[in-house]
Amino acid sequence: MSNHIDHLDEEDGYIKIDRYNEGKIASVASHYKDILGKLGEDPEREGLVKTPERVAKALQYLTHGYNLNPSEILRSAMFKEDYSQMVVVKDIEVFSMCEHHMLPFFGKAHIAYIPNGHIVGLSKIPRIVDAFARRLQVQERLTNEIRDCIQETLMPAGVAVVIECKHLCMAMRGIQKQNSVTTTSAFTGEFAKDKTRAEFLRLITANLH
Ligand SMILES: Nc1nc2c(ncn2[C@@H]2O[C@H](COP(=O)(O)OP(=O)(O)OP(=O)(O)O)[C@@H](O)[C@H]2O)c(=O)[nH]1
Ligand SMILES: [Zn+2]
Repeated sequence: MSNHIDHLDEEDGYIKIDRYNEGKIASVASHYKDILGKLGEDPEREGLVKTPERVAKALQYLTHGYNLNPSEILRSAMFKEDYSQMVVVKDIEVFSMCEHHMLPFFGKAHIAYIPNGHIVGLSKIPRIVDAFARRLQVQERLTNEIRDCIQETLMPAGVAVVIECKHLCMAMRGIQKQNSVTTTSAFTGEFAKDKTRAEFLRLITANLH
């Protein structure tokens, strides 16, 4: 059994990367073996023998955000800069899991801030989206957590977050609406002003490239 979480940037020394906890993986896997039996499957058949362990590892990966410190991620790349226009990072892929059904919700986040003495390394914005999204979430809390983290750490003149997602719990089961998209938003500071907010919304809907 590999004891590393795949696809994580281990050279980022400032982020505490949790290794697969073999005890935890074994324990979660044993529950999944039981669940497979309860679903009417044969957990010993060839295709399923390793499934409980795969599921346990996948779940640990899908919730690895609990081990990340989003403020620390932002703080690690803050630079003094005399730039006070809106910075917009749009179309950031989001993959999360709803805390009600543990089914995926996924879509895009669009984030802006207006610097107030400091800018932040651009990649850190999608990194904090992931740090909060890779947990059990509701879309509203995810939206607010990203806003609050940027506001409290970078202290900009304002933050705007818009997230649009499809929820598989509404598509594959339950109400079974395959095309509905949920949009959430959160704003601080300058984005409370209609003009600034309208400019942000124009930029995220414009096709500039
Ligand atoms: N507000 C919010 N609700 C969510 C999110 N993800 C899932 N849900 C909803 O959580 C609710 C849980 O409602 P319950 O009535 O307890 O669960 P349920 O019986 O499985 O509900 P149905 O999905 O309507 O079948 C559902 O309405 C889901 O659509 C989210 O990110 N935000
Ligand atoms: Zn759900």
